[in-house]
Amino acid sequence: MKKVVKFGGSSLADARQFEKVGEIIKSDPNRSYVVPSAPGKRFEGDTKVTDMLLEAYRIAAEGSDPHRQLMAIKDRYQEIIDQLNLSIRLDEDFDQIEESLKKEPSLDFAASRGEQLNGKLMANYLDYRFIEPAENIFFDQDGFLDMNKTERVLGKSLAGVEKAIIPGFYGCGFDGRVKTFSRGGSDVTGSVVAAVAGADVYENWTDVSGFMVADPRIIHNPVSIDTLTYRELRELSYMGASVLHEDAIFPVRSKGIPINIKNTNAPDAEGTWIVESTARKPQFTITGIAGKKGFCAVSITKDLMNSEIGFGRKVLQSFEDNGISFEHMPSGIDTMTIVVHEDEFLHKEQAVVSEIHRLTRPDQVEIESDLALIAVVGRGMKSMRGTAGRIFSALAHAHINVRMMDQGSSELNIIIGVANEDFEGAIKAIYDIFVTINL
Ligand SMILES: Nc1ncnc2c1ncn2[C@@H]1O[C@H](COP(=O)(O)OP(=O)(O)O)[C@@H](O)[C@H]1O
Ligand SMILES: N[C@@H](CC(=O)OP(=O)(O)O)C(=O)O
Repeated sequence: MKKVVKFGGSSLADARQFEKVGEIIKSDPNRSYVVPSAPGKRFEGDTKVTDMLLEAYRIAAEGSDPHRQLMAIKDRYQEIIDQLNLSIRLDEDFDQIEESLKKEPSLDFAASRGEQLNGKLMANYLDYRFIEPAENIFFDQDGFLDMNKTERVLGKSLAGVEKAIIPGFYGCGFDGRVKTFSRGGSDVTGSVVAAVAGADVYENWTDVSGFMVADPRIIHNPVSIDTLTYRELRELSYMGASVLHEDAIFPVRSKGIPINIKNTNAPDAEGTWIVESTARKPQFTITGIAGKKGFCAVSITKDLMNSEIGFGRKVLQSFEDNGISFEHMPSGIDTMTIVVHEDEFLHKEQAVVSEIHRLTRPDQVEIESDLALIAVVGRGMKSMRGTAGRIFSALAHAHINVRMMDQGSSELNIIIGVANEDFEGAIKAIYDIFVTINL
């Protein structure tokens, strides 16, 4: 039995958290490969080390001296070193980081140091082998994970090594320089290591007892989900359930390795199992709710558009030509709506609209901004009638106007668009109608 264990920043924020992590690792000899994040927030309002590093980069990039900022980061590590009586010294590391930031500031290099240094501390604390991600995890020409090369090189490095630390969040870009995943990407590293090592389970340790039906920052004390499928997880994490990075699923899924989300502060709780498929019935009609703010809906109206061959393609081409990906595309007989991310779209909106006019000669193009999308996800939904109706009635009761709705043909999810300001209220209303009243 081999386990790969990833600890998030909240699990490694200070010396006390390091001790908890050490106890968890030592309590199970199968926990062979450990993927740490950078130290996270120690208390409400604290700053993650990754954010401190990004600030140091910003200072250096504008030509100012990042020394003071870097020393504040060093102090955070030094406190852990002192309290745990570790033998490691980080003076040389910080001299090199400072030199590199002053000479040629690189955002990815700066951001990645949080994980690298934490990995060195952990290796020292646990007496594990340190494996450098920049020499073992690779990105391709398009900036995506190069799993073939990673499998070959990391596979060789792990062969015969029983206990190792592999820092999360970064690897080697196609140009040979340090490159990070997007924020929260240590979850992806953990998944990569689990896949390459052929682990039996990928344990992802965080600060909550599993994946919850809804974001605990919106719903007070939500119910935890005992079992989720990979597909449900993908829908929920893509739509903002930040407990796991949206791409973390892919490496383990290809090998059928289950993910177990666990709580460093309550290690005995079973947490959530994420599996390929399960005979376990979900506790409620829905498995989970997640969502994000900041979308725009572009609605194109034209009489008889349904009989105009190629109309949809031309509309989508207007977005593609401007480098904008779309999220959803609900349509009626004479209207079609394209939902896009506001931050991608806003600075190009007029170019897109004029191209739509040029290519399709519509009657009208309307843009609605400040939309939030909410995904209601569940493998149990397809066998239940009236799920969409219940959502509508719950939202109507809460006086929330539904701006858009899109039901995936897989019947695994229903996407609802509401005004940004109704986001939290809508999640509460949906949670109550499916979960609270059934407790
Ligand atoms: N559905 C959800 N279930 C559990 N946690 C969620 C959910 N949606 C959002 N979260 C948030 O995700 C956080 C854990 O993710 P993150 O902060 O990235 O942790 P870590 O530092 O361990 O990587 C939780 O503290 C919680 O606030
Ligand atoms: N430290 C990085 C990567 C990461 O995955 O962190 P965490 O495990 O704390 O979400 C970040 O803040 O984005």
